[in-house]
Amino acid sequence: MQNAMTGVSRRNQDFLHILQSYVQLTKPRIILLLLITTAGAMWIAAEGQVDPVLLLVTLLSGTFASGSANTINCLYDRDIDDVMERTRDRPLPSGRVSPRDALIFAIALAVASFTLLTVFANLLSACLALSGILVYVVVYTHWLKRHSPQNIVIGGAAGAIPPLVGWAAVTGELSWAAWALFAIICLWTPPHFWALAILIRDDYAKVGVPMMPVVVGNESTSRQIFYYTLSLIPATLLLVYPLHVMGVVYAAIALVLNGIFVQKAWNLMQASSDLQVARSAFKYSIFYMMLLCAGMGIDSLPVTRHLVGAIATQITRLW
Ligand code: HEM
Ligand SMILES: CC(C)=CCC/C(C)=C/CC/C(C)=C/COP(=O)(O)OP(=O)(O)O
Repeated sequence: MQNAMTGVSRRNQDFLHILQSYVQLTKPRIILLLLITTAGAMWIAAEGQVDPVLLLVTLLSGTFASGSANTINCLYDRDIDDVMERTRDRPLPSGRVSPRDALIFAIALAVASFTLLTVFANLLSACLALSGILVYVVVYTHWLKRHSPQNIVIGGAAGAIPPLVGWAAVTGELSWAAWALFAIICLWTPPHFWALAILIRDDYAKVGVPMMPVVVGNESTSRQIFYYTLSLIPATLLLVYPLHVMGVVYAAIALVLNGIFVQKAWNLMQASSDLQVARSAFKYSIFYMMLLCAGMGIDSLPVTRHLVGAIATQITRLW
């Protein structure tokens, strides 16, 4: 009896460990922020009134598509992941999942994502999610990552596709506002990633991956980070003017977030080899994107629009 129970609980534990390894392959924490950008786009596209079922299905499909892309990236990069300190414990280099099983898992996730979006949203959103997987795997991981210091500038476009998926799922098309969101994430990616790349430069150098700080050094990288961060100010405000899809609440949130980001990038430019400063800029980049998307959601809520309208009317009367 005792043995039988121990056997069952050991089998449960083994199952949980296997499950954990598959979840780890998908890089879940990164997926969370990708989903936040998708939800932000859906909120704007639906003017604050998203169909909850569509939201749920799109986020689930986005999880599957990003999980598939990340799993293929882990599969492709398992040789260098085995050498780098940060990635050595991933399921493939550590042998907890076989390459064959990882490939089957990635294909299953891609098929599930494409099917769900086609059935519950539309073909455009399904094709966009599929193109996200392809751009990340083919353009970033295969063509650019090991060959060009501009790898994340061009390949980073993959990470900017999730808001396009969200927008297309709601409206069935892509408007200028959707492309503005795409541009914001493309411009955000270099400060996000290069701040981290300064921190883990030696790891990338060890495996010959030409990330910007490895090729041109910390000083030049931090200067580029600063310019990309500055460019986020006009890019984020495009949604307010001339696109008129966001209002004053978002504008205020965006201005504050951009101000802090520029300050962090400036600090890094003044002390480009200070790892504490680089870590702070990297962590803030994540916080920045989360709050910017939250700002989009809050601004597009009908109650916010109503309140802002009422306050504007009062101010006009007082004048
Ligand atoms: C080509 C573009 C990008 C590159 C090369 C990149 C690279 C990285 C790397 C190497 C890490 C550390 C991961 C780890 O330690 O395992 C990271 C962390 C992170 N990235 Fe990116 N990233 C990119 C784009 C994005 C995008 C578009 C998002 C979401 C909108 C994102 C969200 C995150 C988040 C949330 C983390 C922190 C994960 C954690 O807490 O461990 N990244 N990124
Ligand atoms: C719509 C859709 C499915 C889009 C795909 C978006 C996607 C999965 C973006 C991921 C970006 C990312 C984490 C890059 C890091 O790769 P890396 O190889 O440089 O990181 P590593 O060194 O940690 O492996």
